[in-house]
Amino acid sequence: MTVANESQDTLDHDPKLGHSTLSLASYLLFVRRYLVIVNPVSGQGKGLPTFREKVHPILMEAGVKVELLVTERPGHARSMVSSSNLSEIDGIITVGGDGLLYEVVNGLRCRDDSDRISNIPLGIIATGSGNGLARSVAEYSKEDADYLKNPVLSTTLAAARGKVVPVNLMEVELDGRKIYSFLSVGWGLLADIDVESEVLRAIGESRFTIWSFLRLAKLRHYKAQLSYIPCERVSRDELNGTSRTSLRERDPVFIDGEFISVYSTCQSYIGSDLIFAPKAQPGDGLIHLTYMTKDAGRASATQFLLGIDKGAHLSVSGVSYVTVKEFTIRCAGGINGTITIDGERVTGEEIKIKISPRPLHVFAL
Ligand SMILES: Nc1ncnc2c1ncn2[C@@H]1O[C@H](COP(=O)(O)OP(=O)(O)OP(=O)(O)O)[C@@H](O)[C@H]1O
Repeated sequence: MTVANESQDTLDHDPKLGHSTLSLASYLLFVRRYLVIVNPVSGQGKGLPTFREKVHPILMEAGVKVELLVTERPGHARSMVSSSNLSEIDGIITVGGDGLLYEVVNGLRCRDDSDRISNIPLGIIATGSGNGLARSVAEYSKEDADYLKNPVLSTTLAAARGKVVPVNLMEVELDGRKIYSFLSVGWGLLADIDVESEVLRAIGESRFTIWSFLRLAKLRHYKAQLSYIPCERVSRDELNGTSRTSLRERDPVFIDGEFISVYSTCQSYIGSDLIFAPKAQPGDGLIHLTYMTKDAGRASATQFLLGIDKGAHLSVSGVSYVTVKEFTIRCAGGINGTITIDGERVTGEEIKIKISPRPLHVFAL
């Protein structure tokens, strides 16, 4: 692996050991090694200085040895993670946004030894423009307020501390290909806006607002079959004072129709400020699916878009919201309109999404 070794002797500073009198042998037993992958162009392009000035000093204090990879191009992180020897690595930290983590997750899951290696703890130092998973994880661990004050510090402390939570992951089958998604799978209105507004990237976040108005003015409908298996978490009994829950499936639903939007997530936040599924819980095994058919009309589509930043979109009339175990979108000859998986554009005739039986393990405070 062509990574720079940023390790440093931290014996005198290791808070886990508390003092510097332990033998080197016992110190080595405790030391953790993290592969840190920095996307230097994420967000405002400050990933590398942020890592060096704010992240690395805290990791060193915590006794973490760092192997550093600074990406040089799209796909670099994925190819390194899918082919490198990770047997000495105790965690992988991304310094960037959801796009960088998407590469790492898919790189890990396509390895021959993925059964063993994909349990490796993942950390996200939020320096991207899209940080949906970092924000969701902060919310799951009730660290929202600290995260909002200082996302880099909050996510770095989580990685340094080393405690992990299981986090939902979706397995997507797209015309026989397998892709992993930890955030969202969308088709139609929202996905169109996300991808098409790229041409206005230079103007920042307001590109979404401008493109939303354009798309609402010329509302499109796309034909397809949507099928899903509704599923909900129900409480079972009280055992030893611990309340237990289990998943209850219902009969499958099939809709052959024209859709304005189908959008799903398995986290609470799909972007730094976009709360799409307020009830999502870490590792709850549920996909939060929304859809609007043609009958919903422009007024509902507008309310839907306006409501997302407050989580009010789910109760808009004409918007169907259901928690599911899996769902499929199918259209012979190819699904029209944009499909996105964690913001990445894909095309195909059939896309099937289900919760992976193997969740991610993400550092959380
Ligand atoms: N060195 C690089 N140069 C150009 N692109 C890169 C580089 N490293 C990674 N990428 C790509 O940059 C994309 C965005 O990365 P990331 O999610 O870290 O940042 P972001 O600012 O949140 O992203 P976005 O531009 O999607 O808002 C990813 O798809 C990744 O493949």
